[in-house]
Amino acid sequence: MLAVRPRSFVPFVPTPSVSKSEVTHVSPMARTAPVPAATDPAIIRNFCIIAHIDHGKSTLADRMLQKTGVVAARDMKAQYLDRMDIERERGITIKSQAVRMPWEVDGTAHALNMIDTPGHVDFTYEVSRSLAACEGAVLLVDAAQGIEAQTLANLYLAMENDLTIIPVLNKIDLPAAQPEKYALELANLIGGDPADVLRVSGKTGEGVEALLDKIVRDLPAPVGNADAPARAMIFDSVYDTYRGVVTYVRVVDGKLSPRERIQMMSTKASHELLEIGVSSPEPTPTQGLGVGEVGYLITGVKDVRQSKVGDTVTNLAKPANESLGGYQDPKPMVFSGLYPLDGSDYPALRDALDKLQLNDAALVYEPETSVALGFGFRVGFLGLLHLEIVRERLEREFNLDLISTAPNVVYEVKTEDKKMITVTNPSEFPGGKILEVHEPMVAATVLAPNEFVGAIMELCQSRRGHMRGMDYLSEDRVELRYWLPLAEIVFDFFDVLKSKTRGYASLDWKADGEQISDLVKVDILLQGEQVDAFSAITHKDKAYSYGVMMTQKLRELIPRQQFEVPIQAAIGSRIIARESIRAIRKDVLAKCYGGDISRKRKLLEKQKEGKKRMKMVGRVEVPQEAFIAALSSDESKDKKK
Ligand SMILES: Nc1nc2c(ncn2[C@@H]2O[C@H](COP(=O)(O)OP(=O)(O)OP(=O)(O)O)[C@@H](O)[C@H]2O)c(=O)[nH]1
Repeated sequence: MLAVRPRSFVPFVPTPSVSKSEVTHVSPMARTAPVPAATDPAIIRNFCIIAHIDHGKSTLADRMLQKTGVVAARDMKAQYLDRMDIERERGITIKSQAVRMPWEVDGTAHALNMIDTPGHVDFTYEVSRSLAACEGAVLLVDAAQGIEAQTLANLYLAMENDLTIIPVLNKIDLPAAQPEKYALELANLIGGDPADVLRVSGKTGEGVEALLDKIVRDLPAPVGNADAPARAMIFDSVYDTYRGVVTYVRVVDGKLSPRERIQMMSTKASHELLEIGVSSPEPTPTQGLGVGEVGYLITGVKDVRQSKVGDTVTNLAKPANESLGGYQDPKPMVFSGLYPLDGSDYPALRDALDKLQLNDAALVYEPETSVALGFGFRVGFLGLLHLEIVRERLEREFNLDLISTAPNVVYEVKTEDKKMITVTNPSEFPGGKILEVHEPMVAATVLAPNEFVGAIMELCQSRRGHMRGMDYLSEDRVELRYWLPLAEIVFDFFDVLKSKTRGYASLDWKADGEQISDLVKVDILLQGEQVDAFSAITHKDKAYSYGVMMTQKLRELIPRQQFEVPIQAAIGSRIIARESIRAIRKDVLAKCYGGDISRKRKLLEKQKEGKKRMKMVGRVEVPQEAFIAALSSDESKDKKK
C-alpha cells in the first residue's frame, strides 16, 4: 500500500555539542575514523533495519550510532532518530532517517549508511522506498516474541527488492528470551543455519559490534554507472522551518554536485541544488554525492509535494532517459470530517492544514459543510494512525479543538445511468437506484499461536473475510491469510483480534483490489431531520445493528427536551430502528427566584454560555458533547498497533 507520513517541524540545525573533534574523540575504538569524503562505492554499505513494531529497531539504531562514535554517549537520548515529540511519546517511528556511520574492518574504513524505517502499516510505502535505497537489511526479531506479522511483511518487501538479509535476534538480555527456539524459526523462514543468526541486545550493546562487522562483510557494495547521467531516488522528504524541504536521496548512477540544477523526473520541475551533504547524524555539507551514496539535498522548495518520496532526481543539463521506477502518488485510504468546535476557528483550521501539508504529501483535504457541525474539512488519511497523528498535531501545535466524524473508506458507486461516483463522505452516497457498490479490499496476514486459530477464523468470517490460506511457521505458530474489506479491518479489528487472542496475535495488511458488495447508507434522523454527521455506509446485514446502536446511544446522550423527540435510523425512506426521548417541562422560573439583580444577570450569562455550546438541529438542541461522544466510538483504537 501507499504511504508518506507526517513530518516534523524539527529545525535542521547542527547540535553544537557534537562537534567533529568530539566525534572522533569519543569513538570507543580506533575503528571509527571519520568517513572519507568522495566515497568509493566499494567501501559503502547501505542497509536498513526491518522489524515488527517494538522489536527494538530504534534502540539498536541508537546503539550503532554510539558504537560507531557518531553520537557521544552523553548526547545520547533514547531514540535519537525519532525526533518528533509524538514519536517519542508513543515510542513509534514515523519518519525515516538516513545516517552515515564510519566502521573499520580489516584495516579498511567503511561508510555505513543506515536508513531507519517506520514500522506501522500506514507507512508501508515509506518502508518499501527505504528498502529500495539499500543493498541489505537487518531483519530484527525480538528473542522473547519471535516472528510477527510485520516481520514477515517487511521480509517479503526486502526479498522483492533483492536485498541481502542478515537475520538478528534482539533483546537477548531479557530473562524471557528464547534465542534457540526463535533462531530455528528464523532459519526455517529464510533458509540457512540457526547458528548463523546473530544475537544482540540493543539495550546493553552486546553483539552490536559483531553485527556491524557482519554488515560490512556480508552486504554487497552498491554498483552503478559513475559516468551516466545522474539518477537518485528520493526516499524521504522533510519540511524544515528554516531551510525549506530537505530531501533524502540514494544516488544510483552519476553524481549530484552543489549549485547545479536538478530535475524531478515525475513532474519535470527543476531546482537549484543549494546544498548537498550527508547526515552523520547532523547534516554535514559535502562536495557532492556519487554512486551508491546516501545523503540529503536542499533546493529551497517549500513544500514536500514538490519533492515526493519515490521520485527520481536527475541533472537538468544532462537528464537521464528513464526514471528509477516504483513511484506512486500517496493515496488516502480513510476519510473523516474535521470540524472546529468553535465555528470561528475555521480559518485557523484551514491555515493549520495548509501548514501540515507542507510537510505531509499524503494529506489531502477540501472544505465541507455539515448541517449539524457547520464549516469544516473532509480530510483524507493513509490510515487511522495517520488520522490520529494529524488530529493530535492540529490540537497540540495549533491549539484547535476539533470534532472528527466517524472515519470511512472510499467507495465507488455505479448508478442506474452507469455513472461511477467516488464517495468519500456518506452524504455523497447517491439516493436513486444503485447498480453496484465497490469497496476497497486488503490482503491481511495474522500470526498467532495455533490455539487461537478458531477465534481468528470466527472474527475474520464475521468481518466478511475470505480465507486465502494458512501455514504453520513452527509447531505452535500459525500464519493465516485473509482477503477482507478495508472498512472492516481499519477501525477496531486489531483491538478485537488482540482481545480474542490475549494479545498474542499480530496483524499486517496491504491494499489488494476491490469487490462489489451489498452496501447501503444508513441515515440517522432527529425529529424527522437527517443529521448528516451520523450517516454511515455499512453492509446490508450490519445496517440494522448500526441503526440500533446509534439510536440507543443518541437517546442516552441527548438531554430531554420540552417535547418528545423521535430518533430514527433509516435506509432511504425505510425506517429500520427507532428510539424516543421523552419530553420534560422546563421550569424556567426556578432559575430566576430571589430579587438580587447581579445574581439574575449571572444566571443569564451562564445560560447564554450554555446555549452557545448547543447546536440546533431542527428544533432539537443537541449539546456538542453528544456529537463528540457519539462520534468518538471508533476513535483512538489503533494506538497499540
Ligand atoms: N530488554 C531489552 N529491551 C529492549 C531492547 N531493545 C529494545 N528494547 C525495548 O523495547 C521497546 C521497543 O523498542 P524500540 O526501539 O522503540 O522499538 P522499535 O522497533 O523501534 O519500535 P517502533 O519505532 O515503534 O517501530 C522499548 O521499550 C525498548 O526499551 C533490548 O535489547 N533489550
